[in-house]
Amino acid sequence: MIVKDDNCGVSFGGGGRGLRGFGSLIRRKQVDSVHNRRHAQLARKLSAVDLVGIGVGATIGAGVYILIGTVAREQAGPALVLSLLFAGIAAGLSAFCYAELACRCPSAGSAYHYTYICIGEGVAWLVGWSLILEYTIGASAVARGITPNLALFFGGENNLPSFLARHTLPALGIVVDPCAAALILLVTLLLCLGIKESSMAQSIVTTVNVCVMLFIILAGGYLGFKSGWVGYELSNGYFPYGMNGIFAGSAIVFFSYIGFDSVSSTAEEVKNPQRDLPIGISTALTICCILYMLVAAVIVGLVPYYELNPDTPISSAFSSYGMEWAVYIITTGAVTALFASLLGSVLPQPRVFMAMARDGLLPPFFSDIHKGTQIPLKSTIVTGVFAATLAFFMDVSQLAGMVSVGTLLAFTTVAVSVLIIRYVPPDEVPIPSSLLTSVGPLLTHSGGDIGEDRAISPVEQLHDKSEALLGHPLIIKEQTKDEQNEKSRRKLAAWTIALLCIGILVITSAASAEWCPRILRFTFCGIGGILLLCSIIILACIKQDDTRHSFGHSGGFACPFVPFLPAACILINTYLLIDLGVDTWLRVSIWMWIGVLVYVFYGRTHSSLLHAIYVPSAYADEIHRSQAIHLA
Ligand SMILES: NC(=[NH2+])NCCC[C@H](N)C(=O)O
Repeated sequence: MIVKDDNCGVSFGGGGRGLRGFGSLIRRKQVDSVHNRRHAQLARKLSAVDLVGIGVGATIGAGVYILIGTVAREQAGPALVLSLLFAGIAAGLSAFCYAELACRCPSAGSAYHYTYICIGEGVAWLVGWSLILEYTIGASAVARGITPNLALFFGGENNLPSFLARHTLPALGIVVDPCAAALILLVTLLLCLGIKESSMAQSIVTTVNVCVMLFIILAGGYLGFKSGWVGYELSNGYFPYGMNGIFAGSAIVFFSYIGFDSVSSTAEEVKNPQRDLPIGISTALTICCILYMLVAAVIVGLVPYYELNPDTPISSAFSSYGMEWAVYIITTGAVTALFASLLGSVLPQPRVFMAMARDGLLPPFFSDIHKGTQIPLKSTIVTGVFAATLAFFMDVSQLAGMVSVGTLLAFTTVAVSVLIIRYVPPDEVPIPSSLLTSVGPLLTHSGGDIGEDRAISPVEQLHDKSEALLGHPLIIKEQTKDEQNEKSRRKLAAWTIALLCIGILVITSAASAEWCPRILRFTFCGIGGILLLCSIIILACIKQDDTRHSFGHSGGFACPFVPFLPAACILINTYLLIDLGVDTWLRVSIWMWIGVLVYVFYGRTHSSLLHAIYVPSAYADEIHRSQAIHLA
């Protein structure tokens, strides 16, 4: 049988008989996998403007309406604006990585899909599994946050109609929230109508929200110029907590930039993904960053940072100027922002489920596409019902850290994936056994000396055909010196990327291990720093894979400053991940262990790549051609 295992360190091909046990964890799928194309595709209806609407809507939320008050008071002071700028730059690094992968691998599944192509099935499964934390648990948390804001329009939570008000169930000791559940079901209903309809609803809600933010900036600016801005002392009045405070603030407000990644999960529904995905992601992030900084500048200019209300910083600032009516406008902004953020959380989840089901890691039920609406209807309904049930019964706010783990893990693996796809892109073409029946008849047996009467199965035909090709003396001769050099380059690059990740893990762990003796922390930071520096230098000197997978020429977006930019991105996201604290990590590890069990008992044995035969890329064309003819 043929399993070409000259994978140079990372590109370990081989599913099927070649890789058993742990091998399944490192099998990678092809960018444009044959089995992906076999599935029904989603409707391509989104334009760049729709993507900007989805991105801005999913990103603006509680972060800017609530979080900035506490960060200004306790971490950054008036330099909150700088915290927001630094967090925006950090998020921008991830956005660059997403933009490149979104147009190189434009299929639903976002970070899960990229990781499967670049790193392997095991990590991809964990990323997909942790995205459930980000999207489904995130949606429940956002929905619970809407109720108190909505209640303000009714004059307080006590005046909410009883079918919407929160009730305590004394027998179970829990507070149920029908309003949160109803909102999630409403969003699910919208999403079931179709992607164009959902994106239109998202754009309308987001426009209202952006108008409210412009109102805050303009009306606040007017108030400031009319009655005078708060005077801070020039020396340390603007930086009361120094640079440390600014960075600590950045780590917290980074949350307010989460959400732009939702755009990449719609890749399969975009009319011109290569052009529109990078535009959508970068424009959405830029708009959010500018709006956030202006809102922050106005708020700390209107009210001294130490007097800001930690729960309602913006509306309280306007109330303090006697503009009570503005509270309603700002609350409308908060409600629409949270609603859009909810939609942005529920939208990607079914698409990630669909991508996982297409790869066989989840039951095929999740990859069903509804003929009329051309959306993954069943998984949308499952996601909505599950998130609504969670929001109804549980106050998931304690799980907020878990939501960030999902996001940051995805951001980190996407940056690692950019390095891998640039230096060691997958070079095997996996053909799932399920497709071999269709390929089989097209392949003729090349041996000729096998007993005439023996029936040869399609799998055997492909094995034999490829074996014959691989073993052919001409092909062996073709292994030129260049190919050997290419192999060494790939091997060196693969090991260097691994060392870079280890270096970053050592630095970030040592930096946040406050319980550790200082000297030990310094030593480990030093070791990690040397590893990081050496690997960056080596990567900067190694040639990137610019032949088969050259990208710039094809008009797509290429992440600039590789390897520096993805390395910085991995460093920042790993630091934020480790900084989430032990409690969060304990909860996450329980979730991950459940994921491992699901993978071991279902995904591993149902993966589409399980019986895939890995054929070197040299034969890819022949197989793709026969595929195309046969499927046509
Ligand atoms: N997909 C998500 N993780 N959504 C949550 C987005 C949170 C949003 N950035 C906020 O400030 O509230």
